[in-house]
Amino acid sequence: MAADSTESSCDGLSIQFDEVVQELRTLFEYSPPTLTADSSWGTPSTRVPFWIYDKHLDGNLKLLHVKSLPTIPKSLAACVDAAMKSIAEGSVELPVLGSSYPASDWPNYGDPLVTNARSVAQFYKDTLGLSCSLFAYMLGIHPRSLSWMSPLCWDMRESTRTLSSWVEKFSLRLKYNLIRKQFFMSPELEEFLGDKMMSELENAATRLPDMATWMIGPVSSEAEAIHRDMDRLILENDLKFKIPSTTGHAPTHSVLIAPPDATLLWLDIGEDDIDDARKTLTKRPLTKGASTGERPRRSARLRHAVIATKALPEADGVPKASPKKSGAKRKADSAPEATNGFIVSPGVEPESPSATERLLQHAWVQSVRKDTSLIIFHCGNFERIGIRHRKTQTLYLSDLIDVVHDKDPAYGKLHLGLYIAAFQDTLDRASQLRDLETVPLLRVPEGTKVQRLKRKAVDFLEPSAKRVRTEIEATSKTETGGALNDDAVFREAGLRNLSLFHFQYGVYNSISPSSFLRVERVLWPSVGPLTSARLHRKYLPREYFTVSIFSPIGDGATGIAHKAKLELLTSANRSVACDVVVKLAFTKEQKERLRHEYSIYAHMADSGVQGVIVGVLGLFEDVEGGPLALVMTHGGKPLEDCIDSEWPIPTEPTEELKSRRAAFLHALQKIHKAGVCHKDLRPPNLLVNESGVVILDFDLARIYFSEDTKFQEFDEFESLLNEMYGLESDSESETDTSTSSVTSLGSSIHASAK
Ligand SMILES: Nc1ncnc2c1ncn2[C@@H]1O[C@H](COP(=O)(O)OP(=O)(O)OP(=O)(O)O)[C@@H](O)[C@H]1O
Repeated sequence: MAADSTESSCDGLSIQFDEVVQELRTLFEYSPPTLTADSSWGTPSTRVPFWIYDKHLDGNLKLLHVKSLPTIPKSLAACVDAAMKSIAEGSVELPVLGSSYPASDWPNYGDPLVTNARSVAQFYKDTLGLSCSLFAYMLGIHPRSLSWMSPLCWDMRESTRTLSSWVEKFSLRLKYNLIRKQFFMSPELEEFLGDKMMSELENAATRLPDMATWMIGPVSSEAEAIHRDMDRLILENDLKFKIPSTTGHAPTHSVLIAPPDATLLWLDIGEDDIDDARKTLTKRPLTKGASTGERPRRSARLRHAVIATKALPEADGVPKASPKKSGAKRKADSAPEATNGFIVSPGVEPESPSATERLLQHAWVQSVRKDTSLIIFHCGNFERIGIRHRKTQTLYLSDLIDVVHDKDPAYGKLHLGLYIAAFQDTLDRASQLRDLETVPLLRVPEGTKVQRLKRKAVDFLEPSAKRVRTEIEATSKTETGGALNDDAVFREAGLRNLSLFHFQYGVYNSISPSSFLRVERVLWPSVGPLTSARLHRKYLPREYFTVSIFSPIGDGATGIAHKAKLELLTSANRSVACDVVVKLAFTKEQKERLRHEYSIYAHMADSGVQGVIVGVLGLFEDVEGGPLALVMTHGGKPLEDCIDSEWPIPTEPTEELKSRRAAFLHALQKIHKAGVCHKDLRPPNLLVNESGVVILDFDLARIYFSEDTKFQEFDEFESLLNEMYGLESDSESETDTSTSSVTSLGSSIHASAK
């Protein structure tokens, strides 16, 4: 920001405290130092995040256009000017600065020698993240606070494994604990904000916890090149949102509707030509109502939101025809029988998208998942700020921002404006989402907060296709209850080498399925032939099965486990289905772990271990170079959950408790007999189902081991079970009649295991 404009912003204020004015100037003019990569840490990884999920967004939500909007920095800085103006006009006196004032020493704060994306993020957090969270609230939202405090923070919610060289878990958020449903702020601030504002904030914190999407990369020439290359995508105006290249599959229908864009004027872009948008932006009061808290009337907001969901354009910009007249109808009508009754071609991807395209697509999908309007691409010394316009499925991008050298506005003022805008945008949309829930037709189903399921996919099928589908479901039920149970479905699927994965949860609704080719044989109910599969050009309906992937049920060192449903068309032309779990491994290390886990399952299958481990349908590989997938039976629910629901455990162990505990010890005994030591027996890996118990997760297991290791594992497992059931340990239980029977059961198994 130019110095004279700082003067004009501050001089009009009736602030008696020079100190405040000085700090504001310092912030407005702040430019961070140049960050340098610390070469003693070696070259940072350049892996851009792009996962299979990024290809499976619902068609109504995917990115269609990338356009330039060079006015973004000025528009954001104008949010600050508007806030200052409003303070001046309201004769607001900002409070005296406290001694712990976060901005007072930040120009010299932070180490500009950085190692990776995480340390770039840390530098930002320690400097601007801290200051802007405070100033944005005080200047843009609540200047009448009696002291400097803020309900906002810029931080990482949970420390998670990063599979790429970019970090994406940092964001601007309200200080709110989603699990405990509690704010972390001083009672003084809560009291000052009052019940109405607190309820608005809680609504925003629960519906839209992330106020913007940050993609932070390392200080490296590759990351800088990606930032620069975004200009090429804008110029070419030919973004191809990457979806799996499988063809010939059943048509899928977009079932999700885009949530509302902000009704605040500064984000109201996208429908007009970009030039019009620019003119509009410069003409409009950018933060009208922002600092006053004014918003359009509820009826206007609803009208806006409902209109935003209608007639969303298709990729070619042509509004979608109603399902009745669409090509989808014709395809559904000509379908031979079931939705999986198509001759499909896996179609290996001809060329992989560039790193820039992958990063943009990934960031867009993250932004859709979190439902944020602002996307910030940052790599220490360079940045781009993007605005996601939901209605036109367009990403508007700023020019390349030179973090250190740009002065109009300087980085400090730019980010202060960004925080004010992100906060106002979030509050506005959270309130629209709440209002929308009161409109009966658009009511959000339980469990889908942001992504709004309009109708089930099946409702979009034409009557004839719907009828076929209903008949299939009826047949499926009869077959499952009669001739074709889960074992039979598995046996049939075990003979097929191609699997089509459709992602169907949250914002995901595959436009086309990912093709997965079998790389390892089925291990249950029978052990399949060893020959490895070759990829064919075409597959008949009886040569593949489909898997609908639902939300994740576990996330660990090997990958992400999803609940899923396997469906296939039998040779008798009947569609049958069963529940499965699919574990996806993404990185090289994860794939190695999964292959190892499979080899342990294969060893146990060859040794006749059954019933106490999950059935494995095989290992499959994404033909486009994506993840490796272990498809297995659903083992049941974690023992921990069962114990939680049974708590408090009766002092006298019930028969059921005794037999379940014994069943686990028997299970381990069987596994040991097959020569396998599990090496990771923890509560989440112990499952309970209707027919017994299951031990899971063999990625750390070993086949050859000493007898001592085996005994030690058995003893430790027994102690773990005792602990979980709140039973006494071995030594103590000898004097405890209530637990001795349970312990002796375990000991006798132990003895026989020996
Ligand atoms: N076949 C299955 N049936 C039911 N639940 C499953 C199944 N596979 C995985 N899960 C659930 O997913 C979680 C994670 O799976 P798993 O432990 O196999 O992954 P991992 O990446 O090896 O995890 P970790 O790092 O903890 O070892 C499990 O704790 C379990 O709750």
